[in-house]
Amino acid sequence: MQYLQKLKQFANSLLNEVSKKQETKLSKKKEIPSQFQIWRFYFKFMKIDWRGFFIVNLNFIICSLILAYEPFLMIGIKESLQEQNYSEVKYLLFWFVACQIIEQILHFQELQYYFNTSDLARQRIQKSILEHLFSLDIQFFEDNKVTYLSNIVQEGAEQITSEISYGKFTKICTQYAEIISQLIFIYCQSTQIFLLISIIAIIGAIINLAINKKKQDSEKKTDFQNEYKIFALDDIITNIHLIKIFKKEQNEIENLTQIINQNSKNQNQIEYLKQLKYLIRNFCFHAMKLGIILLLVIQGLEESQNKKIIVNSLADILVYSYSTILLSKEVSKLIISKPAKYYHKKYKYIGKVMRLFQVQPKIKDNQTAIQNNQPIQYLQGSIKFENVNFKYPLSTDSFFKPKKSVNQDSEIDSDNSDSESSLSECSQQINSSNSLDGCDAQHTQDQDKLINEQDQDQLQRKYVLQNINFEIKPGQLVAFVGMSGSGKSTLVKLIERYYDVEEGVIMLDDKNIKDIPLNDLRGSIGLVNQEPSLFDNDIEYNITYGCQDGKYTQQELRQICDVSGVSEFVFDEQRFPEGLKTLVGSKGIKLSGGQKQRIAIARALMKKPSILILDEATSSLDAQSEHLVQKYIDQLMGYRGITIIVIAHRLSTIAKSDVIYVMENGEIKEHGNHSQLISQNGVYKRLVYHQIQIQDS
Ligand SMILES: Nc1ncnc2c1ncn2[C@@H]1O[C@H](COP(=O)(O)OP(=O)(O)OP(=O)(O)O)[C@@H](O)[C@H]1O
Repeated sequence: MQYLQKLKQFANSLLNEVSKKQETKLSKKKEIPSQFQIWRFYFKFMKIDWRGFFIVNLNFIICSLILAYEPFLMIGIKESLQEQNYSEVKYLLFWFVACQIIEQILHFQELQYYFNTSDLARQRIQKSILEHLFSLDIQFFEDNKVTYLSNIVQEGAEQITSEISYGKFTKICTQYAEIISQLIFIYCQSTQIFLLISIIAIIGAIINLAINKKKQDSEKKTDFQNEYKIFALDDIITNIHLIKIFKKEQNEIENLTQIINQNSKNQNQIEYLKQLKYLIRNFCFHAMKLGIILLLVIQGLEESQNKKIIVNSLADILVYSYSTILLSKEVSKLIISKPAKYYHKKYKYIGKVMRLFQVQPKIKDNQTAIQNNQPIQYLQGSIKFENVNFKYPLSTDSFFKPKKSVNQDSEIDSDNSDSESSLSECSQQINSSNSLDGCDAQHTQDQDKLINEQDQDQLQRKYVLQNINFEIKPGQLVAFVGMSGSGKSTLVKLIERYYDVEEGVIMLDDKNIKDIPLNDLRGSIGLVNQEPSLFDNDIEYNITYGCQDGKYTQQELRQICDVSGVSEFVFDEQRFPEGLKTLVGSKGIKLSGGQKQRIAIARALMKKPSILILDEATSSLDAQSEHLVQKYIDQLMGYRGITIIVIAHRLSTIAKSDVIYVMENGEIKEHGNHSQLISQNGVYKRLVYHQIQIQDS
């Protein structure tokens, strides 16, 4: 019996293993879409310009018919000349000129359409990608690098546009038609020359195919390395202050140089293969030329009556044989471009765009919320947590995250996946002797192991919040305090629905937050966090960004600047001569931490929220400014009944709160007002005692 059970377990684990491996293989394939998949994707998500599509393709067909007909017109002219039939010559010449004119007009029209439609298509694709990207959850942006995503938007749109050129398919058909018509023409002249050209073209195409395969492998490696390069550069430039303060410039330059050098080895190989292809093409051409001349001489000697025709056609044959060789390149390209073999650079981003569209937001309006969706209605501001337990979900939609090494024994923690460690792992892999062959092969093995690991990880993950129960009434000032990492900011993220709880319920105005339209929910909450982010624009833009409808009066703006402490520095003509129009620089680099926080507070107030969350928002303010903000908060509470949640380490900030919740290891340990908590002689009192001790010392 036991033996049978063991056997069943073993069979199950084997089945799991196989299905997971299949999933991995499928997901790898998904990155390299076929032409058919690209078109299907385009039909599904983008709008096709049927008029442009029809005109471009019709032009191609007419042009290819003209091209196929031209050699026969030329033969006709030549024969009529020989027969001295001048009226026929005139007639044929008229058609020849007409063909040339029609061809030029159609080409011109096609070019015009190409520019207009490709530009429009690019804009449309970019807009669709952005719309989809903005609909995704915050977790997706926490798991993926900004540089990488902006690359997908830009490069993806560009590459899809070039791949979905309306005349692409007809163009390929035209090329085939050209090759076939030329071969027919040559065949009509001489079967032997036709055979010679065909054999050399086929051999050339096969060699070309082999070289292209090798070239694509190198390009694949280069793509892989380029991604590391983007990450490395991104990480280094973002942390430039850190690098300078630790005097690591030289180390970083060396690291980067190593990555770039590795890349140049592959680039050289690609260049070498390109040259080789060119050499082979040239060799084939010369071999054909030589072969044709030899055949002509031999045939000329053997068949004197055919000699004239063949010799007269020599120039045509040479011209067409050359273009046939050039076109054989296109044929080989087409053979190589089988869907499964696509991994050319231009397909890389298309695959990523398609994968991006497969990622769907998990946090969205449910059916009840959709029915409730009316123009934004502000909430009253009561908040209730009932038996909430929460752990962060594992990321599954990471696009290019250099994975955690499977050999690493360290405990699985979200902090481990940070960019610095990942980057160093990658550069270590790149620098290792196996280089990217090893990196690539290991990537596949790692993926299999990672799928198993991720399942385990999610089960083993610790709860960040446990058994959270509390109720905040509208207009209350409530504070959350506790040691670093106790889960205070996580709690705020849950109120904003950046993450959804799976155990327990969060109620706002007695409604489950999952039933409130996201627009209403987020539109009613003002958030100021520890690291305020500002747009690279002027101060006024940054403050009024919070304005829901974009409408505000200068008086209103001035009032908010006064109460948030912005007026204190922004209207100082010596330091800020341009006042509210002062540019703040990238991420507000031209402002002090305190100034940035005051702007962020003003921005949140401009939103006229029902719930204001200050997550360490006043940590960079001096005591006087903090007092000023506090005064405004008191005013605001009385005036609009706004609910305020404050998270602060500096306990003096929260002493006046109606209720203080004390958190430890993801649990609420105590609650009450300041004096109640002091009398409890528990965690809060210890925290206050520690702070007083630190201040005294
Ligand atoms: N996006 C995330 N993914 C996974 N884990 C996270 C994420 N954000 C935070 N954590 C983890 O959740 C725990 C609680 O973090 P949180 O930021 O809520 O603490 P906190 O009490 O606000 O700390 P602090 O006072 O230092 O800001 C920490 O262990 C942290 O590592």
